[in-house]
Amino acid sequence: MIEIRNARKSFGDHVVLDGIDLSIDRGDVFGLIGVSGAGKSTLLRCINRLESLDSGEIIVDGVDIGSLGKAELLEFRRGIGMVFQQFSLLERKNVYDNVYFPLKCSGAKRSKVDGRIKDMLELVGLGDKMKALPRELSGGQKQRVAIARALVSEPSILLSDEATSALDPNITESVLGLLRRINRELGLTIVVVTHEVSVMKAACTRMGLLNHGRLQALGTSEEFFLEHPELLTEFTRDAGWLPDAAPDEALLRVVLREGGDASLISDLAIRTGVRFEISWGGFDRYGESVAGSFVLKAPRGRLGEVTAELDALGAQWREV
Ligand SMILES: Nc1ncnc2c1ncn2[C@@H]1O[C@H](COP(=O)(O)OP(=O)(O)OP(=O)(O)O)[C@@H](O)[C@H]1O
Repeated sequence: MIEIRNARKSFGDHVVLDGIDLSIDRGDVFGLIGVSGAGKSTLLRCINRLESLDSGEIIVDGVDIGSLGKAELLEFRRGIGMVFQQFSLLERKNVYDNVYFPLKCSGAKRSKVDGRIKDMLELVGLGDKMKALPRELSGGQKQRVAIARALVSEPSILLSDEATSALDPNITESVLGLLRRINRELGLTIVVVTHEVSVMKAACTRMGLLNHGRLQALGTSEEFFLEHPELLTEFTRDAGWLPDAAPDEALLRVVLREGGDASLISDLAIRTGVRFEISWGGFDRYGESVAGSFVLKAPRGRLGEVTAELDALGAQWREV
């Protein structure tokens, strides 16, 4: 539904997007990740044409957004909600009026949209705060008002730029839960720029790693964390960490999933008679599922036999 083709953008001589090809499916929660300055926010802003590309195309639901005239662009933007890190609420207006504001701007009568505003405030858990002013709310509550305001126009896409980075971890957790729920209940496509590991693990169905304006890697969040954690050392120091291995030892990274392969490592040990050292690893929650990757030390002399058994057990593994 969002198709980005050979997107290029420079500010002066500085190339910020250097030929991005990417497609984001309907209903994805897509995480744009990368070091500071990689071009994440610029790409996000290009998706609703707050910035325009120098060349390339962004096609949303079959429409090349670069070709839209002024009126069409306004109409297109109505279908896209945006949440920034700064909540930018209207301080003198209460919660209800903040959420009503975008509808009012597009000419909707209060009486016509009253039910929708109240439903949206219920959905974000602020049904009892409609009369409160922004200064009477916590950071997480303000963020939820911003989300309600972005969603009240019933967009098909939500763009979120570091929206949870100012929140404490517990609140981040509830905002993420909310986004996941909205994603499921409303079938919304969400594109989120983030540096936060909790957001990547809990919310993102797929992620793209940007590096100097190029798409360096693309995959599910499980593929990043469990199979290629070395790509994430920028965000979590431990991600790509490996123990030392002697020349006669090999390190194998094995992925375990809740339910399926709980006894995989003991099965492997029984079948091969090798006493493995589990040198590193742990389980974590990815959206609704639990999975982990574990680094095993195996004698190099037995590697062929061990990896053949891993294949026979249907394990997901690689030597690291
Ligand atoms: N309007 C602008 N004019 C000039 N340079 C800009 C403009 N917007 C962004 N840049 C530059 O483009 C580069 C990419 O910026 P962008 O905000 O897209 O990166 P980012 O990956 O989102 O970084 P961060 O994680 O720090 O927000 C940066 O070097 C930035 O200074």
